[in-house]
Amino acid sequence: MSAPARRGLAIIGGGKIGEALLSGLIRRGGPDGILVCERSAARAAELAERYRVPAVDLGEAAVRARVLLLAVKPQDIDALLERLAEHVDEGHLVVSVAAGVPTARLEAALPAGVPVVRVMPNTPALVDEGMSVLSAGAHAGEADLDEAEALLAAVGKVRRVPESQQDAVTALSGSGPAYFFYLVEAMVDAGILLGLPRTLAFDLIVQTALGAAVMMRDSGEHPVQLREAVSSPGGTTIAAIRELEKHGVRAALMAAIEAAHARSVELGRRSDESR
Ligand SMILES: NC(=O)C1=CN([C@@H]2O[C@H](COP(=O)(O)OP(=O)(O)OC[C@H]3O[C@@H](n4cnc5c(N)ncnc54)[C@H](OP(=O)(O)O)[C@@H]3O)[C@@H](O)[C@H]2O)C=CC1
Ligand SMILES: O=C(O)[C@@H]1CCC=N1
Repeated sequence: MSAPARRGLAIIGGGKIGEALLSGLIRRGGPDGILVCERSAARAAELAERYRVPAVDLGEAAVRARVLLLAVKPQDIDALLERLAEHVDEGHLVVSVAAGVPTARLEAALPAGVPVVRVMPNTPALVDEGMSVLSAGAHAGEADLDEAEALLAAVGKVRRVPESQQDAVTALSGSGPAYFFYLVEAMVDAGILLGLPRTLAFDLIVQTALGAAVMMRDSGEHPVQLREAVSSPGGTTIAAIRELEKHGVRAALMAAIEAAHARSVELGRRSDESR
């Protein structure tokens, strides 16, 4: 009996981002043609049950799927590539979301000529508001990029950048949702400090964040103009902004994002290099 033709996608690594992408893709197109490969048997069973997709091992994933989406931690990527290499050929498209890991490092561990695309997605893919940023490796052509882009476009916006920008992208949009969640936590705490019930404070801040995000996306105005429009002369907003400036919040954000960038670069080095 001849082997079945390869089609669809295997998500290898069903953790936080693997599941976010899996759920979004299934919401868009249904489970047909999607496989999941997860090293923990319990987690594999959980995902198979929740999303009605087959949980398979690495060998079967490579036999059945054309696109292999690697969603394991950067620290686990070398071990995965070592096992994957014997199953992969030029007919596959390997898409990696591992922070920091350059396409050259992936290509070096795989048979010659295998097309590789590096992607930095983010967790709002869970609600179809993801931001995914793609870069082609040495053997990935326009058609491969188009295929990866079509996949990620199902769960949000997609941009393409030169790979040299991917560590900065990782620090901005890859990690970015966490910064906004952190900011919201702090603002809700401020509401508690002022005596508001937690649920009320949470509702006020989440709707305010959503409204501000839609304005930044749709108004065509710069955030500075939007902020000025909120800041009445002699009013409450400017009193708050002065405190933010006094406490160095802008510099703190820049330093935080610089640290995320540095960590991405560090994660991109092979485990046998200095870390
Ligand atoms: N979380 C995020 O918001 C984002 C993450 N990323 C990137 O995605 C990758 C995964 O991150 P995240 O989802 O947070 O991490 P998780 O630890 O939640 O998920 C990784 C999963 O992969 C499994 N795994 C490890 N090795 C293998 C293997 N050989 N075969 C199958 N499964 C395996 C892990 O199992 P076990 O639990 O046993 O380790 C775990 O379930 C990272 O490289 C990260 O840089 C990119 C963008 C955003
Ligand atoms: O924290 C991390 O390393 C991953 C990469 C981007 C978001 N989460």
